[in-house]
Amino acid sequence: MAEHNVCVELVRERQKCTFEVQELIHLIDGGITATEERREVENVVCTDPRIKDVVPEEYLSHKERYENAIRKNCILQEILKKYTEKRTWDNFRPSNKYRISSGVVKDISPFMLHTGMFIPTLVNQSDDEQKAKWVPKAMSMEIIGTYAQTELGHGSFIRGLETTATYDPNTEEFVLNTPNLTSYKWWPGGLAHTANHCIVVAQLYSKGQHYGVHPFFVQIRDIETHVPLPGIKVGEIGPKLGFQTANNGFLGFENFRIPRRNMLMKNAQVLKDGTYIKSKNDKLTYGTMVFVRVIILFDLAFELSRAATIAVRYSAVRHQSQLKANEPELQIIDYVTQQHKLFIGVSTSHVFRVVGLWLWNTYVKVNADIGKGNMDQLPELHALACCLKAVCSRDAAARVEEFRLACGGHGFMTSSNLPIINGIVSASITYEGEFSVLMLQTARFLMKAWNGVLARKTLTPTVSYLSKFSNSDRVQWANTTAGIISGFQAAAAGKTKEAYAAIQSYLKPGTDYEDAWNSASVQLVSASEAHCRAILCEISWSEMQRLSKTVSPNLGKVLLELAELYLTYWSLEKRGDLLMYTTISTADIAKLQARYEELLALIRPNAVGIVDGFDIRDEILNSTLGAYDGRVYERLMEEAKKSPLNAEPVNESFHKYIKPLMLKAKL
Ligand SMILES: CCCCCCCCCCCCCCCCCCCC(=O)SCCNC(=O)CCNC(=O)[C@H](O)C(C)(C)COP(=O)(O)OP(=O)(O)OC[C@H]1O[C@@H](n2cnc3c(N)ncnc32)[C@H](O)[C@@H]1OP(=O)(O)O
Ligand SMILES: Cc1cc2nc3c(=O)[nH]c(=O)nc-3n(C[C@H](O)[C@H](O)[C@H](O)COP(=O)(O)OP(=O)(O)OC[C@H]3O[C@@H](n4cnc5c(N)ncnc54)[C@H](O)[C@@H]3O)c2cc1C
Repeated sequence: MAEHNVCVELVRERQKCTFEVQELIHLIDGGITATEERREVENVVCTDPRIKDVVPEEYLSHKERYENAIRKNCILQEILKKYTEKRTWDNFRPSNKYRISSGVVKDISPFMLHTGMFIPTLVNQSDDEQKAKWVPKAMSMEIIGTYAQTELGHGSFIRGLETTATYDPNTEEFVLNTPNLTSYKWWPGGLAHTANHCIVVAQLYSKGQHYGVHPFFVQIRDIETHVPLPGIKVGEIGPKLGFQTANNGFLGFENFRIPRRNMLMKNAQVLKDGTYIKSKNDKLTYGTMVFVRVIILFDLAFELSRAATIAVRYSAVRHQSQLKANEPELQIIDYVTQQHKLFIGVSTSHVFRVVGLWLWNTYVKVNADIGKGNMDQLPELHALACCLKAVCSRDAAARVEEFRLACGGHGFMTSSNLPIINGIVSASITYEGEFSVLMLQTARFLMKAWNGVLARKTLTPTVSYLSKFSNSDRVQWANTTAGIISGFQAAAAGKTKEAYAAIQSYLKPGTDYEDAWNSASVQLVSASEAHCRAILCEISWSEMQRLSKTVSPNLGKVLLELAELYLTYWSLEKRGDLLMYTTISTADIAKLQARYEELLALIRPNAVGIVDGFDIRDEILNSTLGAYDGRVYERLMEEAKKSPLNAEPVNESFHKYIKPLMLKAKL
């Protein structure tokens, strides 16, 4: 990137950096070629004049904003298609495609559900014949789809969905119906005015029998005219906290008929005469959700890297207050409280990326086994995906909010982009499985694992530590990274044991297990969180250690500092748990605190270099505060001038309302 016009603070910060930023960029991308390909396509997209907005999107009306998002995303699809035809893009990862979408619209693409859930469901839940028919059309965007599962009355409890698909053997069709107001599909992204097809999750009935929820491939609009088909009631659900351009919709069916072969039949089937063939495992219907929970970690890592880049660069540019009399005002990044706000968010982005890759590899392996008929590891994968999605989304939202606060008043400006990123990340705590609901799924797995501990069974890998820490009351503490990881495992084992005991204590004669479960559920969520933190610490440390050995010593040192900061930060945050479940002393905690402050100081000179290592183009960052050149104040003023209110010196409301009010006051 050109160094001219860069503010003096950022020039100095970049000179201070002790490692090669390019090396970090390649590490994050997965190699030099991957970086080159990502940059090439980002360059083509971001410099296309059709992508640039004259009026920033936040000034547009709700309707205009959607139309603009569609226009620009269609250009993006066109460019990507042209490029993928021209080249093989071996290293062009799906995550890079997703990154580029932020350079096209600031908020969410109305096509996100097409790529993120419609295509994955077709790929994973259709039989071969169905796949051959639908997937190429969906990939080329000949048809546009979404994933319609949630209803007005039910989101978490999928078994409670009310939309019905009743098989009619006379015509070999399913008849879809929305029996009540609460059975309307509600929320699917792109459903309102973008998609012409969707996956509908509905209760299957055949030969008078109920077979539970199944996915169906449903055309909802005419391909030529886009008019909703007869029997389809579809529309938009209205403005939200964020996701303004996601085009979330509602959908109702009135005796809407689809062919029998539109039920996705990889797992379960309905034969021509209405005979139902059961799936090997009915939870395979939930497969797309597992996939998305896994890839959400990459999304969170990316959004955190954007927010981190904005807040760290801004903190290097911004000067405020004097630490010592008669000395210049400090760069706010030199206040240690500011470093405390910033650096954990930077390190968390790296942690989520490496743990995300580990989870992705686990997913690929388990999915391959499922393909061969072996479901043994599905419960463990489900438990992992649930708690990691839940905890990481909540942590990411907390970190983005902290980044926003770290930018003071300017962080509150939409033009900083932190409020939009905040909305995007906050939504992920709820969608694809609400936080507590997912944490309780992991808790189910932990309770079963504890039964295994009591029965002296061999546990699956991610919970094997439970056996190790099941007997000792307080585990021996050591002020090392290995000691911290053991400490987190001891806390998770202790909390799992207590939640298990709490259920038993609530199980008085006459009490159902489910009621005892509900009474103990605060402790169950706490056990799930502790288990998840143990995993985040163990995997991130081992992965960052491994990666540090593949790069130059200078970069390796920085990676280990970031990883150790993460472990130390969370040890201090969870000191209460460590005091309960390990022999940690107040002196040990003081040492951890001192090491934490040492790590902040070690990371400080490299802070700008580390966020430069995320290599996020200004167009993808979309921020007045975070641009590469650091021209914060100029950009804030330039953006303010774009306000339509500044187009005229006196707004007509003065003559209409304010002046009459003033005149009345005179009387
Ligand atoms: C390298 C690749 C890089 C790619 C990077 C690309 C980056 C791009 C990022 C793009 C991001 C994409 C974003 C997409 C945007 C998504 C937008 C949002 C979309 C949605 O929200 S769709 C709707 C989602 N809805 C939910 O998630 C609902 C949540 N509810 C449930 O999942 C279930 O109902 C629940 C809560 C699990 C309960 O189900 P239920 O049937 O009641 O089950 P039980 O509680 O009775 O449990 C029974 C038994 O089954 C087990 N179980 C449950 N679920 C599963 C599962 N999914 N898999 C396996 N097993 C499961 C459960 O544990 C129980 O087991 P037991 O043995 O204990 O009996
Ligand atoms: C931005 C956004 C995009 C979305 N996109 C889509 C989409 O494309 N397609 C789609 O199908 N859906 C989509 N959704 C819907 C989303 O998946 C659901 O909102 C989510 O699964 C939560 O369900 P719910 O809204 O019914 O919440 P509820 O389940 O009603 O949750 C409300 C409260 O009840 C609690 N609760 C519920 N059940 C339990 C329980 N068993 N134990 C303890 N507490 C419980 C929850 O913890 C929460 O505090 C989207 C949602 C959002 C916000």
